[in-house]
Amino acid sequence: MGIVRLSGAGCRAIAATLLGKPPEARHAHYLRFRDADGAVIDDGLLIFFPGPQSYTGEDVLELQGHGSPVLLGQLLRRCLALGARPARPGEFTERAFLEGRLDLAQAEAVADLVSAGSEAAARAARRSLEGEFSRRVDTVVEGLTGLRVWIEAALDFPDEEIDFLAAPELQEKLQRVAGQLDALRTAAERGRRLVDGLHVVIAGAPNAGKSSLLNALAGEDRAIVTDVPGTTRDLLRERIRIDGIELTLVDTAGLRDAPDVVEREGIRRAREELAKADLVLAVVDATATGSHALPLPAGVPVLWLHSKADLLATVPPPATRADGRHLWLSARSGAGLDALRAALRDAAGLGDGVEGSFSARARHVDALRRGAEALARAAAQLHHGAGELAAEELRQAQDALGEITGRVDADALLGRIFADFCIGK
Ligand SMILES: Nc1nc2c(c(=O)[nH]1)N(C=O)[C@@H](CNc1ccc(C(=O)N[C@@H](CCC(=O)O)C(=O)O)cc1)CN2
Ligand SMILES: Nc1nc2c(ncn2[C@@H]2O[C@H](COP(=O)(O)OP(=O)(O)OP(=O)(O)O)[C@@H](O)[C@H]2O)c(=O)[nH]1
Ligand SMILES: [Mg+2]
Repeated sequence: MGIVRLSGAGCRAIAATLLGKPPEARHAHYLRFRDADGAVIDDGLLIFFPGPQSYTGEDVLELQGHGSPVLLGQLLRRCLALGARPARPGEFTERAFLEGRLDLAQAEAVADLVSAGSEAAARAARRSLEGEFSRRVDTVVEGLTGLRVWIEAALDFPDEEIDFLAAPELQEKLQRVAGQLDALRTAAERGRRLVDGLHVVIAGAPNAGKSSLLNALAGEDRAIVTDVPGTTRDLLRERIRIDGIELTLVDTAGLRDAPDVVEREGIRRAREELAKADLVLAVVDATATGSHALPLPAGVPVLWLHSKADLLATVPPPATRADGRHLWLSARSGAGLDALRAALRDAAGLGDGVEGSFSARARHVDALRRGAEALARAAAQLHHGAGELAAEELRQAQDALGEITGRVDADALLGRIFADFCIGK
């Protein structure tokens, strides 16, 4: 089946024309869809949802026909002739947002739900769609509002006996909100990884066994493997799933000073990709002697993988060294791959399961980071007794968080001040 869906004030008239009588609300009418000359296009169901009880909150009309692109195209053209226009991408959800039926984070969750690559990601998107993420953002925003109310009041009544700005309760309140914001950031970062999938880049010297590792994890012969150093040049991306968690693995050209222009370009791309990684799998040949130093970007977590362990007399157990965690494995025998999968799950921050997670995006994580930074600055200003500056930083924190849900409400603060304090005395 296919559905032509319409939203807006013209729906009722279009429904009446197609049906030959006014539609009943939320009733499935069976009918023949006809073109302007009365020729039958298709038979199907017509459902009219009067606003505001509809997906967009406006009048909505659904025409459910056979799932043929040709027939649906004819049905669509019939609707256009009756006064409709084609929707922009995401416009139904945009209208639902503008009608106040969804906030921004919920609207984004609709897209995340549709594109979810795993059951865990779909469940997380459902939670965001149902407002779980938004509610937690709102809780922090309320906490920030409470702090501002306190500070603004202290500034308005400087002659009080007690110095409200130095009150320990204010510090406690601030710590509590900062703690909530921190926990929310961690959760949102998890949610972003669930939606985007962890971005894992395989790096190492030529011939270290990078492409063989990609093939072993993908369970497919995706990358070319030869004993010629410098086999891989282009980036090769492969989406794999571990326990319902999706991640992108990227195979790269072996890092070395290459004389060949093509290989040099491959190495340049490898470095570019490394800078964007959530995690680097640094592959070193376990049978090679000498230093395994690699030119890796600073600040990116690294997991060291000693490959070709099937060639060793004894396989060392996993170890933690100054430069990070080390695992020994063999793409050929499969030894150590389960330990690697477990490490990847941990790296996704999802080691303890994904239950209770909600979906989030880089935009949200960034807004939460800016909010937390502004809150930290507010605490510092308060420490110096600079109440006005602290209040301004708190407002910035609030604005940053407001971007997530699309609710930035200046009047909310005034409302709270007048509700909580008897200023009119
Ligand atoms: N046929 C069809 N299936 C669909 C959709 C659709 O638009 N049409 N959806 C498109 O995304 C999803 C469901 N989302 C929807 C969300 C709200 C309403 C709606 O009419 N809400 C009203 C009535 C609620 C009620 O009766 O309890 C409301 O909220 O007031 C409809 C679909 C998935 N399946
Ligand atoms: N014995 C053994 N040989 C392996 C293993 N993994 C890879 N090799 C061999 O090592 C050689 C290089 O493997 P590749 O996977 O192509 O190495 P690479 O790191 O992708 O090399 P470049 O693309 O050239 O940078 C090949 O001959 C593989 O067969 C392993 O687990 N055990
Ligand atoms: Mg390779």
